[in-house]
Amino acid sequence: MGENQAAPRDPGEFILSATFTLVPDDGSLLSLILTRRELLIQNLRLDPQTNVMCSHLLADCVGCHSFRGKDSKDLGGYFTAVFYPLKNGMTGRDYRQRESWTFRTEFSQDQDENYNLVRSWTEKISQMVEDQGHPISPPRSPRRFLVLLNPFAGTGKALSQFETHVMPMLEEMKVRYTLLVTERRNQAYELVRDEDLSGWDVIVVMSGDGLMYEVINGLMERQDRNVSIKKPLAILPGGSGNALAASLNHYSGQTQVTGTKLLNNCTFILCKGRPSPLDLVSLTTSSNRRILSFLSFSWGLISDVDVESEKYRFMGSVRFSIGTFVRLTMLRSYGGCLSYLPARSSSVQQKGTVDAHLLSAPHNSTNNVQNSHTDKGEAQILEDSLLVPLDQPVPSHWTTVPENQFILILLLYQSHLGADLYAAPMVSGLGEGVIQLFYATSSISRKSLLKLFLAMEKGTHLEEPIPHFNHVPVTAFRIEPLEATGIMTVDGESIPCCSVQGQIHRGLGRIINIPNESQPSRVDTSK
Ligand SMILES: Nc1ncnc2c1ncn2[C@@H]1O[C@H](COP(=O)(O)OP(=O)(O)OP(=O)(O)O)[C@@H](O)[C@H]1O
Repeated sequence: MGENQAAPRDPGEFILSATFTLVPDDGSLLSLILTRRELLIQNLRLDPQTNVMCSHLLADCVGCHSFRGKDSKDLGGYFTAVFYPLKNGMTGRDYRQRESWTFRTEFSQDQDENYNLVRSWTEKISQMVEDQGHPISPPRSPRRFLVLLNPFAGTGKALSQFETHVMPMLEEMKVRYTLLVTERRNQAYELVRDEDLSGWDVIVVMSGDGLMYEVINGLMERQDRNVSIKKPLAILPGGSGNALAASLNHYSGQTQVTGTKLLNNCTFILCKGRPSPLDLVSLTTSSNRRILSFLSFSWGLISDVDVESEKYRFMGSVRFSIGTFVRLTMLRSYGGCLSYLPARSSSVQQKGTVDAHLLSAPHNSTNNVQNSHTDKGEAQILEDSLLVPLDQPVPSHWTTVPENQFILILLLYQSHLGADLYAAPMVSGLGEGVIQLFYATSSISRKSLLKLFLAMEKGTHLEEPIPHFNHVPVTAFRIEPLEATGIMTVDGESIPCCSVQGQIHRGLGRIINIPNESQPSRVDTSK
């Protein structure tokens, strides 16, 4: 019981106190004290000198319930409380681990009295837990999740991990959910585009970043896109990259972890978090496609690695390291023109909380691109106020990079590019309204690139300048390849190489998040 020792409390803080035994019975007699913030447990049978009081934070509690003994001769009243506190793993990194406590009382010879006592405990604990958390919907109203799961994502274990790691927490939280296991590419895209989503409070994606890309772009294809794009989303890592999941884990103040540890942390965020503004980048291509992106756009080395390492998918996130080493031995450079709007220049436009983006059609600005070629005409359009059409030169206050041979161009709007790729340490939370542009020109050496990728795991790659590697915060960009060579990726999904431009839309979407209390929080003012 021993690691989270509590300092003595003022009895004035006590809401409930009573003695219980532990289930299964190990001979201990426990004093339980409930305060507004914690459940305190002390074993009264141990030496009071060495016998410390343990604190269990109610913010870490995902559920509790009371029950009677299985057999009618058992007069005891029972209750179970489940916590997911942060604990130190073998690697020295903290992650959330399940702790379930069951207590029994038989203070009376009347079974009902014993049961009523434990019921009053679970009711009070539940109330205090609600006060600690960030409920998605009004307190105590049932939450309904639609879970979209790609069984082939990553190493192919998403479904079994959902059953072992996610389902127990959802059930403890009494969340109602429907699990839809995708059978093919684009199924999730079509579902969110076409179906009535009003029965769901949150759309949960358990996969890599590719399935979230489908969901966001499906929402943007709907007639009611101005409402549907605000549908709260959530991510559970089931893929090999899991960049969005790793970023949210980071924003909530947790240490960088991968695999099922990251899954536990993200399930906790799903259960206890609240909808927060998610920046989306609207991309327009010369082939007249309009795409919404929540994570990254890339051309050159990083997208080559992403796509070429698909064949090592069974290895999980190691595939990116292997792919990087392979590509470093056969470096390619790509010719093109890179222009951008530095973040400073558009800070006036970016001030405030959440930008208004969706205007009612018709609107006569040349920068308004109809959301898609399948658009039914009367719905809303997403205005890209920072962009001019791709067939016109970029505005004169933009910057154009003098070099035109690149090894990599990366635009990233979250902190992580993969579960162990902390590529943008300057991003500390959601909704900052900035795109982080990184580019390496063809003069960069292999040694510098290797150093760059090795340092990226810890996010230390920007601590010292790397020749020919640049970082600029921007709000809009344009890439015009000299020839259509190489792979371009949006959120890790490949698109044909062509001219592309994009701009950030601050807080256009929403995602479930637990803001790090040490960071200034951004209030989601949108409905
Ligand atoms: N049942 C399915 N069968 C085949 N492809 C699917 C299925 N469900 C989804 N997809 C597609 O598979 C692609 C890869 O999915 P996703 O990116 O989520 O996983 P991943 O590639 O393993 O993860 P990561 O992007 O983190 O590396 C996506 O384009 C998605 O649309």
